[in-house]
Amino acid sequence: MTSVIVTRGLVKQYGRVRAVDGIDLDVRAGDVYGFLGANGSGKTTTVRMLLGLVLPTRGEVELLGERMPRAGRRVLPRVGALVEGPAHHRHLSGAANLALLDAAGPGGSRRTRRRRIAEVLDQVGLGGVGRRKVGAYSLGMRQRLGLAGALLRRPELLVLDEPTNGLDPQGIAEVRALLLDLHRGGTTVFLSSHLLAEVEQLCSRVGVLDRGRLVLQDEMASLTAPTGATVVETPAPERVRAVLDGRVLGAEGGRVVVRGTDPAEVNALLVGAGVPVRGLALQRPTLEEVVLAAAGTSADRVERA
Ligand SMILES: Nc1ncnc2c1ncn2[C@@H]1O[C@H](COP(=O)(O)OP(=O)(O)OP(=O)(O)O)[C@@H](O)[C@H]1O
Repeated sequence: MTSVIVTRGLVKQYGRVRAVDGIDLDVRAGDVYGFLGANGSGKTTTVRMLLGLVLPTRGEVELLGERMPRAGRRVLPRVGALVEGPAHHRHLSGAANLALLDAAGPGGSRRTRRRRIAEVLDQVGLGGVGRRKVGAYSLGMRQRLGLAGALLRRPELLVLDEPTNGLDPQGIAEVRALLLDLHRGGTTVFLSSHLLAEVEQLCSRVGVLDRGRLVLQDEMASLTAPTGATVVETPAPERVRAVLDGRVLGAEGGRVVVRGTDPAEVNALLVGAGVPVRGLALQRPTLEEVVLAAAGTSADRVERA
């Protein structure tokens, strides 16, 4: 699998504050990578270093196989970026802002500009208001305009810092659908977030940042892989214990956790003994449990919703 973002021992020191403390990121082609961390854990600083907007104190960044910031002119036209609080000209329309942005950077062909602008405005749901002045946009609309700017060059990699900040639940759902759509079309997505649920719903790979350190990095499917136990839902937990003596790992209310990875086998034993069973499922840890285990109590500052 090709790596599209690699960092080695990346450090950023601001005076006494070590904002980023030796992280080794590995983002692969085709990932939707969730970079999860509480506010102040160093996400924005990392994203800025990836894009060459801030120089690392130590360590290396490779973007699409090339060293940053050295290869920025070659690499950045292939990368769409949205970094905290995108700046816009308030007295110009959304479309005019995108035209300026496209003209300012390398690689945006003038011939296709109008068409690309109309396309990305539609993609982010601003098709109807592209001619309105940005000063009249809500925070959510400005965030979408930032996202439209990131999409202008049809990038193969998107680097997004908190892309759903300022959006209402419907806007969040729309951005999520858009990102999944782009991903299906072949775009690799790297997004930072302080929201567990957002990362859980969207991402195939997760990195967890805790006070500047990368405490976890793995595929979502491995992190939430079955634990080797089966959860039985039953109105008669005591009878489950009686039948499966020795295999019961724990019980809480009507949920009994039983050793074994074959729910059908557990079901047959219980039903055979006349124990009522309402539900059976392989036990999997939630992302929240995994993050708490990796980051300890400081993960309490990662928000659930
Ligand atoms: N330019 C700077 N000068 C001094 N300290 C900074 C600077 N930028 C960031 N920091 C500090 O580095 C740490 C990490 O900040 P950063 O903005 O990267 O975190 P974050 O995870 O993106 O948080 P948030 O989601 O709140 O933006 C914080 O302690 C912050 O105060």
